[in-house]
Amino acid sequence: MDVLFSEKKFNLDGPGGFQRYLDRFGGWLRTLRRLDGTLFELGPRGVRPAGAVGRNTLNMVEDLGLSAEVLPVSYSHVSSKNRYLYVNGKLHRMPSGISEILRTVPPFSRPLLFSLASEILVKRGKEDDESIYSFVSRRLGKELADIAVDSLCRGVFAGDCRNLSVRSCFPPLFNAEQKRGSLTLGLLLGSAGPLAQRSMKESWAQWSLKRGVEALPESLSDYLQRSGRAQLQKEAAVKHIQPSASGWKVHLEDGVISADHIISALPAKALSCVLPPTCQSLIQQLQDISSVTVAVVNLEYEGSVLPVKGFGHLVPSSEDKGLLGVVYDSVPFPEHNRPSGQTTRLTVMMGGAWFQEEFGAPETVTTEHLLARATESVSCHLGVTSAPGWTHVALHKDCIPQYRLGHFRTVESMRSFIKKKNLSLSLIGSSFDGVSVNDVIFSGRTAVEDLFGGGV
Ligand SMILES: Cc1cc2nc3c(=O)[nH]c(=O)nc-3n(C[C@H](O)[C@H](O)[C@H](O)COP(=O)(O)OP(=O)(O)OC[C@H]3O[C@@H](n4cnc5c(N)ncnc54)[C@H](O)[C@@H]3O)c2cc1C
Ligand SMILES: C=Cc1c2[nH]c(c1C)Cc1[nH]c(c(CCC(=O)O)c1C)Cc1[nH]c(c(C)c1CCC(=O)O)Cc1[nH]c(c(C)c1C=C)C2
Repeated sequence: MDVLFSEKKFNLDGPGGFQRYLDRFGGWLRTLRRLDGTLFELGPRGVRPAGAVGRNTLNMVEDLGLSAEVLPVSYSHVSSKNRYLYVNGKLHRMPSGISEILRTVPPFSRPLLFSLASEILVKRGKEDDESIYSFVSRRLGKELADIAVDSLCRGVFAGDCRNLSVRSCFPPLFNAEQKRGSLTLGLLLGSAGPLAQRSMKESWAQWSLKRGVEALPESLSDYLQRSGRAQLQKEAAVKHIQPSASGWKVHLEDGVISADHIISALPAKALSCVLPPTCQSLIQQLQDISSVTVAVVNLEYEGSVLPVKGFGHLVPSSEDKGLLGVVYDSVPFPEHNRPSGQTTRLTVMMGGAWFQEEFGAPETVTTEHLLARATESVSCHLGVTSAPGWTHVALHKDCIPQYRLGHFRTVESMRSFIKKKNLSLSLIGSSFDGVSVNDVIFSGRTAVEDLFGGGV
């Protein structure tokens, strides 16, 4: 067994577990590269090319000279067509396509078309925000909310749809109801460079890179270093920041940096710990943005062990609270498999909003326990009887922020505090305007454009 940390119990330090990873750039984008050429993703494993935010990332990939490194997965690929739900002890393919929404497809008790047709008659909600669960059960029925939407929120936010905000987690859904189908401006904007155009022409559903997703922050930092226009500091935890006549003094463990403006990509809690006491109301609001912990277990099996082909399967909380889902990594990205011989790579994700309830405090959970739970689930859900030949267990403390009801108001209020107090501070990163890789890259670009104007 290969474990990320040598201790049996995880020893987590600091918000976001950041101290452990300060020797590298990339945050949760982390690829484990084994000497024999096999790759395992510990964080995101695929990026979506769609929309303005997706095109923006592809433009950056192209600017970094990574176009030839891209591993695209098209919509016609089996991993895009097949996603599964594990319900009542069985795998069910999620319905897609016209014929499947016309029929009753288990685990659902009536054709999805019924839900979609009756949705048209549902009146617009009156609240300025609503939980995802309430929104979907009101418009599409309780069954869809309990099974499909519960699972979807676990597979994106590792969160509970009963507590997550529809307005902040799925803005297009909320806006569609408010504006009767009008597309948000952001989805229409965003120019497409040659790589983004290729992604549209070839109908990519997601992409990765030959050297894994972490090749993106690696190339970005190499590019910035080579350009000579940026100074990058690794192993330099920000301890606190203080307003100064010209902007800020940023205090590190072993030095101080002067800054006229700070674009902070720190997780909300980490930022709240370094702000000066004069920002008390901002500190309080940052602390209100909670995050969940996810255990990520990578498994490698000899041979082709999967009974089905697809992206993976999700497990609704009614089936198993602690087990969020299993990604069948070998299917979308066989290029990352061991070059010699047939193997199957899987990733089991556990915990999220249910971590404490199911596993106890992250500090006390053992790698053995997480590994046993993951391998038992693979054997029970997928009928894999052999033991994995290689395993890796990682505990990502506070890795996915939870946009709870009213999140939009908190973010608005933080930005208006910053404006009112004339603070030269921009808030970017996953705590505020979207958790996907595309969202956080786009939020950085938007902040820079706000400072220097468009065309950056
Ligand atoms: C298991 C998992 C799977 C995911 N899968 C996908 C996916 O398939 N597709 C997708 O689009 N997204 C996915 N995501 C989401 C996405 O990866 C993250 O939301 C995104 O990477 C967050 O980026 P960030 O830069 O905002 O934050 P982070 O990655 O958290 O980066 C914050 C950085 O700040 C540093 N830091 C913290 N405090 C300090 C301090 N005081 N001083 C200096 N540095 C500090 C940290 O060390 C870290 O490097 C996944 C996330 C996880 C955890
Ligand atoms: C089981 C847990 C998780 C899996 N992935 C994530 C978690 C918490 C994290 C994650 N997955 C996606 C995103 C980005 C969303 C975006 O806007 O691009 C994040 C933060 C992508 C994603 N994964 C699934 C869906 C439906 C999406 C949304 C975008 C898309 O349609 O591609 C489903 C899914 N995730 C996991 C599994 C096992 C699974 C389904 C079979 C793992």
